[in-house]
Amino acid sequence: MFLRRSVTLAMSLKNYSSEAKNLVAVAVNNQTGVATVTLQRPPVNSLNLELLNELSSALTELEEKKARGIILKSSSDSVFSAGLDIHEFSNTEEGRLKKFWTALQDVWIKLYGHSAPTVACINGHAPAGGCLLALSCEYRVMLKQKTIGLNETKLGIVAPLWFIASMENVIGRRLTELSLTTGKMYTTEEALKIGLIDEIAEDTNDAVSKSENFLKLFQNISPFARSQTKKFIRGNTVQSLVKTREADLKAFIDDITSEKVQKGLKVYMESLKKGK
Ligand SMILES: CCCCCCCCCCCC/C=C/CC(=O)SCCNC(=O)CCNC(=O)[C@H](O)C(C)(C)COP(=O)(O)OP(=O)(O)OC[C@H]1O[C@@H](n2cnc3c(N)ncnc32)[C@H](O)[C@@H]1OP(=O)(O)O
Repeated sequence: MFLRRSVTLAMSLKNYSSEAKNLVAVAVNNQTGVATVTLQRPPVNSLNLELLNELSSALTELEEKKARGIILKSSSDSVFSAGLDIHEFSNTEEGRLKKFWTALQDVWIKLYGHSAPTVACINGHAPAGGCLLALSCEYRVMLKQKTIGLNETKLGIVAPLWFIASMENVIGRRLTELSLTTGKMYTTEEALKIGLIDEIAEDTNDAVSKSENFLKLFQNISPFARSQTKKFIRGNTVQSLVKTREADLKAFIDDITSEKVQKGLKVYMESLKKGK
């Protein structure tokens, strides 16, 4: 039974990092077993290798400790995550590029297939990799007046098959094709209309509260029955990457290091700065 006695709500807080700076914070509610995982890499929570490694470790620990739910949110009320850190793409050191993409694969495999019920509390913009994180969760609550989408084509890059599958499993093939080929970013209201998100929230507190309400749906459901059912539904999608990880890594390295893509990314980064 879910208890809501705020006085006795003992929160244990743990930060995961191999560095002095913590990029992901995990707070577990000891009464409910629900973990809030907060991305905290200002200004825009772009996903670099270190953040991805911390998120990956946090997800493993929450799997081992049998968390009863996970709420993924941002420490900022403006941006949930700006997606992959574009600076990682211009890193010419192939060892780091490999580690970076492998870490992203790890995070997606762990989050998409997590035994715990997962909610994306999208308290800010969520382009590209930010949208991928949200799509990997089972439920999405988003603040009004934000944007979300897989806009990779706008950067001159191709979203891998597992990005596409994550979107297709939520909004269907036709809309996924239209969204990805045009690089469409949806407003919160548009996203609700097409089922890309499930609820709209006024502010972060409201979004967290709506996320908690979703997780309450499972308080009287056997965790075993729930997670096995999720595994049956999501297993094939996860396995399709697990079986092709090496080829996916090679495709990423070949694509991202090509002269044409590097030129396009440079122009895109400059346009981001000019947009100020
Ligand atoms: C045969 C083919 C097979 C193909 C196989 C596959 C091949 C693989 C191909 C590779 C696929 C790779 C997939 C990538 C997915 C991604 O996630 S790419 C990242 C895309 N992200 C974006 O486009 C977001 C861009 N950012 C924004 O739109 C805005 O910043 C924002 C709406 C998120 C926030 O706006 P605002 O609050 O106004 O902040 P800004 O002033 O814009 O930004 C502040 C600061 O942050 C920098 N920044 C923003 N986004 C990123 C980022 N993603 N990475 C790094 N840095 C970023 C921005 O430049 C500002 O920096 P300065 O203050 O100017 O220094």
